[in-house]
Amino acid sequence: MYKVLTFNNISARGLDRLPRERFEVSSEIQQPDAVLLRSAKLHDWSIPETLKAVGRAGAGVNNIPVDAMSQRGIPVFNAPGANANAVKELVIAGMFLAARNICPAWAFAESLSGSDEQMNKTAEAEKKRFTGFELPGRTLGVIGLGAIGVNVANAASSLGMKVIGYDPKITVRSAWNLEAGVRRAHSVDEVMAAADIVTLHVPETDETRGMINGARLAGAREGQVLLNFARAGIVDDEAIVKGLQQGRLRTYVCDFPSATLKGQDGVVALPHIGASTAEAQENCAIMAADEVRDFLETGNISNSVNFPELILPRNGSGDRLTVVNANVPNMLGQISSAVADAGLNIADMYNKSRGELAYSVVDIDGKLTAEVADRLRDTEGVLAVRVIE
Ligand SMILES: NC(=O)c1ccc[n+]([C@@H]2O[C@H](COP(=O)([O-])OP(=O)(O)OC[C@H]3O[C@@H](n4cnc5c(N)ncnc54)[C@H](O)[C@@H]3O)[C@@H](O)[C@H]2O)c1
Ligand SMILES: O=C(O)CC[C@@H](O)C(=O)O
Repeated sequence: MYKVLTFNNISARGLDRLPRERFEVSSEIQQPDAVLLRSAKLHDWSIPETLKAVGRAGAGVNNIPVDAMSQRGIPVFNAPGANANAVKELVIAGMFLAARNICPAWAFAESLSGSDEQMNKTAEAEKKRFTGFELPGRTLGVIGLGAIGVNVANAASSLGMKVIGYDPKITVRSAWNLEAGVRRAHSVDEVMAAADIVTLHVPETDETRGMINGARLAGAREGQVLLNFARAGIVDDEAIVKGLQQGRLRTYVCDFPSATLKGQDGVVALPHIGASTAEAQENCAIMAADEVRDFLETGNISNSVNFPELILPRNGSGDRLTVVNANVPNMLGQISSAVADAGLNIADMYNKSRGELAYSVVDIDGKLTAEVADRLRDTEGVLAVRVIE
């Protein structure tokens, strides 16, 4: 029986992918084999000895200590693209909110009082304060052209916008999915200078933290709209407030409320609802649950952020051995020697590396003894060993 600890509200459709005769699933489990979570912060969590896998039902993994997991040989899975449409729709809504001044206009309408005739008269007299602009012909700058950025870029193109995108690590898949008319920028500054509206779709990393700061805003096109549905840490809120006060920014629409932003004119802050649709929550939970289940039951890896993609159909007549180790010479030799010295035959084997980690899946003809697994666990450089019957 595998034990899966849940943090946050994980869609039942996802949890249903873990058959209860083989998986105990609860938010109360003490010695979990795996964790499924959304935005819960695991940085201060004491990683249990029993933990074998982490499944993030979402895209961003900045809430997970990925390096610490790697050091213990624990793969972290996520759900790439599973909530991209939900975020795209809210970003497009955010562009309309900003372009048509919908939030202040709505607040003004709510503040009206008196008879219908008086309210109507005041509304007609004051509505010029909320005159907006239309999107066709305007330039949208997209920073980060992954699952969400590409969707947003393509949707904006179909609304008649010019689109400029920046992503120095764009994947071949994203490049293929991008509308032909999207122009390539060579820096964040180029996007800031060229775009009427800029939208951020990068992960929060050491490289992207504070990406939008005072200096960047100083080079922004006058009266720009900035959208941040990526992460709070990518933007310096103090600089945003200054940028709004100086007129450099027209509107800041984000998914991350803060004390600094609260009550500031020109700020629309939503409560991190980019992925909050039933569809996205289901897609993410199903994807993460499937990945974790597959790893626990077969050792196969798909959509991990720290392990190589590795799928080996089951071969041989016996157990499957999986070994995570430092990516250094002679580890494969030591794995095969440990198996051979126990008089066992390797039926099939697959080894891949990613950065400082290497992962091997070894199918054996016969039953692995505890001695083989223990010998490997004691081998220098080995981080995790599992025997799957
Ligand atoms: N508001 C929400 O609820 C919500 C929902 C989903 C995702 N997100 C956030 O959005 C981020 C992006 O999601 P995604 O699904 O598109 O991820 P993704 O991994 O598909 O795309 C991220 C892209 O950013 C690019 N990138 C990385 N560093 C960059 C840099 N310095 N400059 C330019 N581009 C850079 C990558 O090459 C990649 O193409 C997530 O990491 C997450 O933090 C927020
Ligand atoms: O689970 C959520 O609601 C947010 C998920 C989002 O931040 C992500 O990175 O995918």
